[in-house]
Amino acid sequence: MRVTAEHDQSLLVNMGKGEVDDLSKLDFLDEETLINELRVRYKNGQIYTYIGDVLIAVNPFKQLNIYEKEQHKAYSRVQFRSVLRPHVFWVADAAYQRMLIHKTTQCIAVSGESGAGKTESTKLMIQHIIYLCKTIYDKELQKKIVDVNTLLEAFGNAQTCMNSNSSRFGKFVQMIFTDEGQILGAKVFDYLLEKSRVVNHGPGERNYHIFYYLFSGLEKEELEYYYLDTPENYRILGTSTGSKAYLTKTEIKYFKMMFQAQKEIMKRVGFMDEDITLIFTLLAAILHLTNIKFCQDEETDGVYIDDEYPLEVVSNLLCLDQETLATALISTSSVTKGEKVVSLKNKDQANDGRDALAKALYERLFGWIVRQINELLQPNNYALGEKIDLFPSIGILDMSGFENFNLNSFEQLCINVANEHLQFYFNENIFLQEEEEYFNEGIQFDVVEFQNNEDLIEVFMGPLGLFALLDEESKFPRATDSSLVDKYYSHWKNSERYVRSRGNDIAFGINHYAGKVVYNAKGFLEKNRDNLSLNLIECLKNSNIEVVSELFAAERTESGSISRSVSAFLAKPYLPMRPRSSELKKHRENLSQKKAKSIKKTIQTLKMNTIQKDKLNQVTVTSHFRNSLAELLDKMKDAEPFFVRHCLKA
Ligand SMILES: Nc1ncnc2c1ncn2[C@@H]1O[C@H](COP(=O)(O)OP(=O)(O)OP(=O)(O)O)[C@@H](O)[C@H]1O
Repeated sequence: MRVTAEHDQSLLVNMGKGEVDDLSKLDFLDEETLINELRVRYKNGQIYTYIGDVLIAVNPFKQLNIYEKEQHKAYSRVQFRSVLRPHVFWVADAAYQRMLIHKTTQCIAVSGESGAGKTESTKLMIQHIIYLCKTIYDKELQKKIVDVNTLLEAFGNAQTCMNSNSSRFGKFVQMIFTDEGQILGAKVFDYLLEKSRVVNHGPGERNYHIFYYLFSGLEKEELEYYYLDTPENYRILGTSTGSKAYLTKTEIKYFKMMFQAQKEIMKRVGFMDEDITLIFTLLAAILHLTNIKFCQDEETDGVYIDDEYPLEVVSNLLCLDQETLATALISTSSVTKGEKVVSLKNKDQANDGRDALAKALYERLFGWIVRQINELLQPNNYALGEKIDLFPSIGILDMSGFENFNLNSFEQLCINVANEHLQFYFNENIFLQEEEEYFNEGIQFDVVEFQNNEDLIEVFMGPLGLFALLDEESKFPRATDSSLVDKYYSHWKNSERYVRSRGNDIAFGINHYAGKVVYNAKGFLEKNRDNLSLNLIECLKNSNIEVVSELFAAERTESGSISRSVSAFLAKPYLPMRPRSSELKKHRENLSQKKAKSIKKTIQTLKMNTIQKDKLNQVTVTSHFRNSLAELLDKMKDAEPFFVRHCLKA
C-alpha cells in the first residue's frame, strides 16, 4: 500500500481497526479491504461507512438508539461531515441542502439485496427530511407522508424466505418543496407489484400482510359482514405444500395491533369509512374468489363450479350478476371476423382465469390506494397543475432487492433485472461519468476497476434479449416454456452471462453482477401473457360498485400502472346492503353446470386446450415491465443522485 503526502498518516494507522469513516480517503481500496473495514466497523457498532458520497449501510438486525431527536438535530445543515459519524441522516440532509442551493431535483437511490435494510433506510430518510423542514405549518401533511409508508407496506409487503417484511413492489417517493425548502406535498410512484403472490407463494413465505391483519383485527360480526371465518379456510393463505395458515397467538396479537394501526392511518391520511369498507370488501372478494373450485364435466367437456357458495359470496361482495360471473369463469368469448366465438374452458384454463381475476383485483385495488394517497398528499394551496415538476424535489427510490432463492421464477427475473438497471445507474454516475470528465479535461487518472454490467442490460433488454424473446414466444400458441429456453440458448449460448442448465430443460442460469442465479422457466409464458379474458373484464365493468367498475374500465398506462390512469374517488363509494351469510341460497340448482350445458348447446366453436386468441394479442407483462423501468430511469436521469448501498452482513 502506498500513502501519498496528502494522505493522513493516521489513516494508515487506523486501517484495519475500522476507524476510517470515509474509505475513499484510503490510498488503496479493493474488495477485500472494503469488506474487512466494514466487518470491523460493524463489530464496533458502526453500521454506516462512507465511500465518498456513497453511504454503505450494514443491517444491524436490532434496534439502535441512533435515530433519536439528538441525531435529527445533529445532522441538520451539516457543514463538516467529518465531525460526525457516518449516518443515513447525513444523506437526507445533504440531499435537502443541495436541493435548497441548486433548486433542483434530488434522487436518493437505495439498493442492496432483499432483507438488507432498504425500506428501513427509506423511512428513516423520509422522517429526517420531514424533520429538516420542521419550521413549516403543515404538520398534518408531514405526518401523512410518514404514515403512508406503513400503509403501503401492509398492502405491498409480505414475508419471504429472506425477509419477514419484504417489499414486493418498487416505490419512488417524491417529496415536493418550495424554493425555501417548505414541503408542499408528495407523490408515490409504484412499480411492478408482485401480483402473482396473491394466488401463490413459496414454502416458508406468506401472502400480503393485509390479509392476515384482516383476520386478526376484524371483530366476529365484522368478519361475518364480509362472509369470512378463519384464515385456515382460504386457499391463498395456505402454503404451496397444502399446510394451512395457522397464526400463533403472538402473531394474532401483533396483527391485530397492525390492523388497528392501518385503520387509523387510513383515516388520518384521508380515507373515509366507506373507502375502508370498500377496501376490506375487495380483499374478502379475493379470498372467496380464489376458493372457487372447478370440476371437470364429462357431459359438456367443460367445467362447472361444484360448491357455488363462494361464487354467490363474490357476486354479493362485488355487486355482480352471479350468472354473468359464472359464465365468465367457465367460458371465454372472442370476436373473430365479426362473429362472437364462445368456448368452454378446461380445468386449467378456468383455474388460470379465476387466478388472473384475483390478481387483477388486488393489483387494481393497490393502484387505487396509491392513487387515493397521491390525491390526498398532493400540494394544495398551490395551483401547481402540470408545473409540479418545476418545483424542487427529493425522490427516494426503494425497490425490491436482488433475490436468489432455491426456486427463482419470472418474478425474481424481473426484480433482478430492475436491480441490474439500478446497478448500471450507479456505475454510470459514480465511475463512468467521472472517468469521462477526467478524460475531457485531460486529467491523468488511474482507471478504477468496477464490474460494468452494461452487457447484461443488453442480454435482457436488447432486440434479441431475453425479454424480447419471451414476448415473441408468448405470441405463438404452440410455444412452451421449454421451447422458450431453447430459444434463449440458441441466441445466448456464446455469452458469458448465460449459463445452460444441464439436466433441466426449463432452467437457465444468468451471471448477474451480484452472482449467478438459476431461473426455472416453468410458467414464464403464462405469467407473461397474464391477461384477463375479456368477458371477465366486461363482467367486472358492470359491477354496481362504481369504484370496481371504474377500476376495470380504466386503461392501464404503457407501464401497466393503474394508479396513474384511474381517476381519484373522493366521494363516498356506494355499498349496497348485502344478505347475511346464513341467508345465502346454498342448496339451489347448480348455476354453472346449467350454464355450461346451455353454452355447449349453442356453441359455435369449441376449442379445448388451446390458448384463447385474445390472450395472444394483448400487452404482455414484460412490455409493461420494460416501460415502467424506462419511466423510472427517465425520472432519475435528470436528478442529482445520492446512493445508499446496503449489505445484509459484513
Ligand atoms: N437501521 C435498522 N435498524 C434496525 N433494524 C433494521 C434496520 N434496517 C433493517 N433492519 C431490520 O432488517 C429487516 C429487513 O429490512 P428491510 O425490510 O428494510 O429490507 P429491504 O432491503 O427493504 O428488503 P426487501 O428488498 O426484501 O424489501 C427489518 O424488518 C428490520 O428488522
